[in-house]
Amino acid sequence: MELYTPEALIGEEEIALRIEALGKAITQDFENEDLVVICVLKGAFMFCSDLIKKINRPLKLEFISLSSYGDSTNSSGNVRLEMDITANIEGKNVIIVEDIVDTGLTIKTLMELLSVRNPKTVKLASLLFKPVKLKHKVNIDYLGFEIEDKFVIGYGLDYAGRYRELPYIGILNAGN
Ligand SMILES: O=P(O)(O)OC[C@H]1O[C@H](OP(=O)(O)OP(=O)(O)O)[C@H](O)[C@@H]1O
Ligand code: HPA
Ligand SMILES: [Mg+2]
Repeated sequence: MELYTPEALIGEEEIALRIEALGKAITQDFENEDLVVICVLKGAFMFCSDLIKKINRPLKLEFISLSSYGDSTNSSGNVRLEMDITANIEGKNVIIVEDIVDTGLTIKTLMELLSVRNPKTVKLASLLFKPVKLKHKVNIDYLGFEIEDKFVIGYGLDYAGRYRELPYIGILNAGN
C-alpha cells in the first residue's frame, strides 16, 4: 500500500483551538444579529463545518463553489463560478468562510459578486493566509493562521483533488 503521511504544518488540536477562538469572536461581534454564512467550496467545507459549531448565533448556511487552481499549484488567474448560493442576501449580515487566501483573486472576485446583491455587511473568515503570494488587497476579519510560501494540503485543501480528507494541514512534497 502507498505510504500516505504528508508532513504536518498545523495539527488537529491547534486547528480546533483556533476555531474555537474564531467562533467566540464571531458570536460576540454579532450579538442580536442573524447571519448568513457562505461556505466557499470545495476547500472550506471542513473548516466551515467546524466553525459554525462554535458560533452561538442563529445562522443560515449557504454554499458557493469557485475554482481557479484545477490540478495546478498556481492560480490560473481565472475564477470560475461552479455553483451559486440560493439565498437572497440583500440586507443580511454575511460571513464568507474560506480555507485560504493566497493570491487573493478568489476572494476579490467573490466580494465583487456579492456586493452588487446589497448585503448589510460582509465579513471574511479564512483559516489560512499566505501573504507572500498576495496580489489583491484583502481584509481578513477572522484569521486562523498566517503561513509561509508552501503549497498546503489537508483539512479541506487539495492538490489536484487529493488530500482534502486529511484531518490536519500538511505540506505538499514531491514525494506525496
Ligand atoms: O487566493 P487565491 O489565490 O485565489 O486562492 C485561494 C482559493 O483557491 C482555492 O480554491 P480552488 O480553486 O483550489 O478550488 P477548490 O476550493 O474547489 O479546491 C482555495 O480553496 C481558495 O478558494
Ligand atoms: O496552498 C494551497 N493549497 C491548496 N489550495 C490552494 N489554493 C490556493 N493556495 C492553496
Ligand atoms: Mg483547490
